[in-house]
Amino acid sequence: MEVTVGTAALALALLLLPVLYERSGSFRFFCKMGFYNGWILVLALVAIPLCALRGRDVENMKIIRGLMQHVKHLYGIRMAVRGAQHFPPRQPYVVVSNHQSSLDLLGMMEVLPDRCVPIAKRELLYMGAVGVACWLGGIIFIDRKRTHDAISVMAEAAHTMLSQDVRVWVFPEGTRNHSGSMLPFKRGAFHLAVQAQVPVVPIVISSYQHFYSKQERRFTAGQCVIQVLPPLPTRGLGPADVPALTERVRAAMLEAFEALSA
Ligand SMILES: CCCCCCCCCCCCCC(=O)SCCNC(=O)CCNC(=O)[C@H](O)C(C)(C)COP(=O)(O)OP(=O)(O)OC[C@H]1O[C@@H](n2cnc3c(N)ncnc32)[C@H](O)[C@@H]1OP(=O)(O)O
Ligand SMILES: CCCCCCCC/C=C\CCCCCCCC(=O)OC[C@@H](O)COP(=O)(O)O
Repeated sequence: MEVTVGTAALALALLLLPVLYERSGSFRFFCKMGFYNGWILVLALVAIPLCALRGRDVENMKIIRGLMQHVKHLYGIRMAVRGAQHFPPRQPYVVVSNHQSSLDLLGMMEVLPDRCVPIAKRELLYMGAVGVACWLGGIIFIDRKRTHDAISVMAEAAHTMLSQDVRVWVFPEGTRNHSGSMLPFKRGAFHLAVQAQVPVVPIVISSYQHFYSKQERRFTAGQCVIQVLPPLPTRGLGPADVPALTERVRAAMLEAFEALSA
């Protein structure tokens, strides 16, 4: 008897889920974000054996990128890329882009150049299969609580960029920023570019506000623009020039962000 009541309650709850999904924006938001994380976890499980054939290698980012590119379609997100001609064709550079949410991964995978690895917080390494896939892809991990260590990892990255022809993608805001604008930029990416004497390529992803908002728990289909801005050279610049370079890049990106998001 108890089993029957339990089963009936479960069946009723399952029947109500689609109704709840239809009626409640918040519930829909959590389902969609939960699926996003879960699906990335599944994709990581697929990526691991494929990437393991090469071992830890930046070429594996092609596999990760290939596996991730359909995800935008699952969510009805359309992405238009503008200014792709600005990517310097055959040389290392540092990409800097704004960071609104974990959805930025979709934009990143849309335009990620060959042999380009993101710099990520160390915590990602502990996310099970996702961490393993990131490690196999050659993603560079930094410990944000240890400035000195983070800076030495970045200095090593400057060498790797030149010796192994690698490009690096940094979110200079240093954290996700749902505010609808851009946080002040940390200078690590710009020190990196100056140390390696390679250009900075700014990329701006337009605001998600009209289809995605964490605060309002809203997540619908929508579109965004990914704008690649003209690269800024750093040849001849030294550490003293980093603050001005940082501010110049941020101003250009903020202007583009506001224009794209208007
Ligand atoms: C299929 C499976 C798929 C899986 C998904 C795969 C994709 C995953 C994608 C994941 C994407 C995940 C995305 C993510 O996880 S985003 C989060 C992690 N990323 C970042 O934090 C990057 C941006 N941060 C920085 O650049 C910071 O500056 C760092 C981290 C370097 C230090 O930050 P911290 O807060 O500790 O210190 P500070 O910024 O106050 O700096 C202190 C001083 O040091 C100076 N300084 C800085 N750097 C250098 C340098 N190199 N050489 C010499 N000096 C340097 C600096 O100018 C300042 O001096 P001053 O100017 O005040 O005098
Ligand atoms: C054994 C442990 C198992 C844990 C399993 C966890 C499963 C999680 C599965 C998938 C997670 C997908 C994560 C996608 C990566 C998101 C990248 C991202 O956007 O990171 C945030 C970082 O930029 C800034 O971090 P904060 O805003 O400072 O925070």
